[in-house]
Amino acid sequence: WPLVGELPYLLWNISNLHDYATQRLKLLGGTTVNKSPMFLNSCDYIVTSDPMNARHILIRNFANYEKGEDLRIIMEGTLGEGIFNANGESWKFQRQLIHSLINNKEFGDLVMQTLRVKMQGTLFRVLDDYASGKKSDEILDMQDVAKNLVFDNICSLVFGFDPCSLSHVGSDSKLLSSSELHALLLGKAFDEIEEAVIYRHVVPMWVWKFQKRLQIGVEKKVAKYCKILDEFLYASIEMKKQELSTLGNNIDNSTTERRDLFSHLLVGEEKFSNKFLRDVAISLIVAGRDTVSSALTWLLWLVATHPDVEKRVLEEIKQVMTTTTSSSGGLLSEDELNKLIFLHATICETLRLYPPFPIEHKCAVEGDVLPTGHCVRKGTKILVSIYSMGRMEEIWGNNCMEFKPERWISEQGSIIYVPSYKFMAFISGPRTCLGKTMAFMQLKSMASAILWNYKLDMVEDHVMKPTPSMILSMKHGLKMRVSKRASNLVI
Ligand code: HEM
Repeated sequence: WPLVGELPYLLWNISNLHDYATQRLKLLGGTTVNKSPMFLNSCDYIVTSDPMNARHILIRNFANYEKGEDLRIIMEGTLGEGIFNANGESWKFQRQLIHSLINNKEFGDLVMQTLRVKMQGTLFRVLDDYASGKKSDEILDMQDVAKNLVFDNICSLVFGFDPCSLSHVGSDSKLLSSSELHALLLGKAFDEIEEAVIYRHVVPMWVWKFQKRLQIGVEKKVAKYCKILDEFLYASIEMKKQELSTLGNNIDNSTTERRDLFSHLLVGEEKFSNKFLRDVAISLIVAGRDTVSSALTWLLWLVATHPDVEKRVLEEIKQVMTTTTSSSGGLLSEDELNKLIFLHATICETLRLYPPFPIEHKCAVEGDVLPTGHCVRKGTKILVSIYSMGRMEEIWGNNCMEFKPERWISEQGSIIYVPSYKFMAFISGPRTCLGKTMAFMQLKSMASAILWNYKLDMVEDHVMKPTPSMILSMKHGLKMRVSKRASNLVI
């Protein structure tokens, strides 16, 4: 299409964007050069799922591929100037800061302790209500459960308070107070904004900017939900500041009050602007909420639809479980979680087929030639399709479309190492995910607790479809029936 480039195809396939890209990449050898509409005066863009190109862009010639000005504009007013779209010195500073905050034993312990309390206190109660028939509706959306569980958890870690959104999942909205409704609305605000980010990637910039100016279509929703999020974020920052100023000189390093991330940030030497703190907070919440809940949702679906995998996961949990653990509702200790090799493989296999971040957006600083021979001009946008990379026969073999956790386990029974430029769920190179270890521990803990205590069955005829969003979630949720497993589980 000489005038409008690929736009009609993209819009036509927007609800199925990642599968559409995968089919094209398979057909065209793993890399496509796409023409931008002529009247937009914008550069061509390249989409690739070739691991050699991925290695070149993300590791070998890292300095030449930035997030780019376009992404900064796309994120304006949404994710702001947080780490996900920062470049140069700003990115280095934020990476160092977040690394120092989250990659230490004290924070790791807090993550696991907060999660255990939340699962015991709220998650089990919500699931029990459905399993026992206490709720009038017997079908539960497990995607909602995962999102709200992880959202409450990440807010506790970032700000030190729990918005309690999980408690209201599945409740009749007419019976909720305004603050309870607000807690649920926050999650919706994140979802809507993440969908809008993909929309802004697909339609020409002038289109969404025009909609934004007139406050129509998707952009009207963006403005509404950004306002909700901003009010929440700025209020949480203010509350934290007041709490710390009340504590004044009595802040003791060993008290729990100081252990959430913002307490560390705000009592440090450096003074940050509220806008900077807002951008750090939203990045941490997106990084921590959406990725982990997306992975957990896809995992629960895949396990429920593969009874052989479910059986092996349960057998493994039973093997590592001690008497103390079984009496504490099946919540495994860190040592026990580390022994769950098959569950680890199941998580890797889920992330291969359904990576929470399905695409990585880059922009060339200078002209270059990719290992596949494709010429890159200065300013060319490059989309590395992580989703498609997980479905390439050249990387994963003929059975690449099948869910087979055992492909990750060696004959010796350990996890097979796959280089990060082939298994890209956590990205590769200097911008590798900072929360990978934390994510695996959280996922193992939540998945083992849920699967051990409850049997989840898919609702018949439920349509499974990804949402076109920067995070891979399920368009129609994950509707399941919940029943309780016998405590002395016999597999
Ligand atoms: C299954 C869970 C997770 C997956 C699949 C995942 C994946 C990723 C990916 C693909 C990126 C690169 C994004 C980009 O450049 O646009 C990333 C970056 C990042 N992740 Fe994760 N992530 C997960 C969990 C977490 C958690 C729990 C945290 C901690 C709060 C976290 C913190 C970060 C940070 C701070 C970055 C930015 C790194 C940088 O740009 O230098 N992630 N993650």
